[in-house]
Amino acid sequence: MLVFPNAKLNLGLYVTQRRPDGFHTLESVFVPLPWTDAFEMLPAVAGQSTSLTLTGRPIPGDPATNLCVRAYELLQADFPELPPVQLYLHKIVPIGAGLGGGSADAAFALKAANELFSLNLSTEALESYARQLGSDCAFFIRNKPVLAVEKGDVFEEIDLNLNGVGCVVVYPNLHISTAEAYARIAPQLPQHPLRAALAQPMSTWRNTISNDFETALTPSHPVLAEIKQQLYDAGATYASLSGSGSAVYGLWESGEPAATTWPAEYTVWQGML
Ligand SMILES: C[C@@](CO)(OP(=O)(O)O)[C@H](O)COP(=O)(O)OP(=O)(O)OC[C@H]1O[C@@H](n2ccc(N)nc2=O)[C@H](O)[C@@H]1O
Ligand SMILES: Nc1ncnc2c1ncn2[C@@H]1O[C@H](COP(=O)(O)OP(=O)(O)O)[C@@H](O)[C@H]1O
Repeated sequence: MLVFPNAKLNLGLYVTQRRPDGFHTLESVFVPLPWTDAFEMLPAVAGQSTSLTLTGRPIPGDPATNLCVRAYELLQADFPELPPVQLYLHKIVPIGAGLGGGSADAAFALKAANELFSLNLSTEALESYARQLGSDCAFFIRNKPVLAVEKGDVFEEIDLNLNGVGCVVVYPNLHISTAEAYARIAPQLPQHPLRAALAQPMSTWRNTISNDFETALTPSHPVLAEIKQQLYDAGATYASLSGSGSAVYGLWESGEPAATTWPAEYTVWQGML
């Protein structure tokens, strides 16, 4: 089974409290971004154990702990009849970018195993497995725009139509660790609650919707502010850091981005949401 795990964007991100377990509560709208990896799951040849073949962008860390392997092993713990599998991951989405690429691979591995081996797991059951793999991971099970609360793993419906919105995502080849980014934040409640701010025209978002990580990370990484300014100079209606960075995106409610030259070491994605 071949699937295409997509990235996500955070539209607004407020870190509201530090929890006793060291994690944080947040308020953010998660939106699917059609920038994808390619992931394949096949039953292994008889006598072979589970394997992962990686191509594309190098992924730091031991392949045995790759999130798509961990996702399959999590299911195997509850369904011992699941056979060894051959996994192939062609990595395209930048890593440590605030785009949730690893979480997407894990969630799509859960969904692929559910279909390939007819486990008949409900959406809720898949979300529950996903939560054990990462705070962002459960979002990719339903994979539609939601208001995320708690650890970013509990979702409320939101009426948000981004059809026809143009998007440019710029990754400045800078890996930011999510844990380190959280450590720089002083949690507080947002000035403008996100649901109400998003209900206003996109042209107002620049003044009402922000990302706490952007405020916390920009002093040590001024390149984030430079990219954001370039996106506004190219006519973006709204621009922001995604998640804990380092990818910065611009949205165009109508019209096209003005031609912009980015440094050769950057990775840039452009398309419609
Ligand atoms: C910041 C966000 C916003 O969408 O996205 P990314 O920038 O990673 O894409 C997420 O909260 C990232 O979720 P995810 O990347 O799944 O994080 P996890 O693997 O669960 O946790 C990594 C580390 O981040 C911190 N963490 C994560 C989530 C959370 N609600 N509070 C935290 O404090 C913890 O230090 C944890 O050890
Ligand atoms: N399939 C995977 N794709 C990307 N990263 C992975 C994967 N499996 C494990 N990881 C680990 O997860 C970390 C963060 O991954 P990622 O989801 O891309 O971060 P972010 O959400 O901040 O963009 C990386 O440092 C990497 O070592």
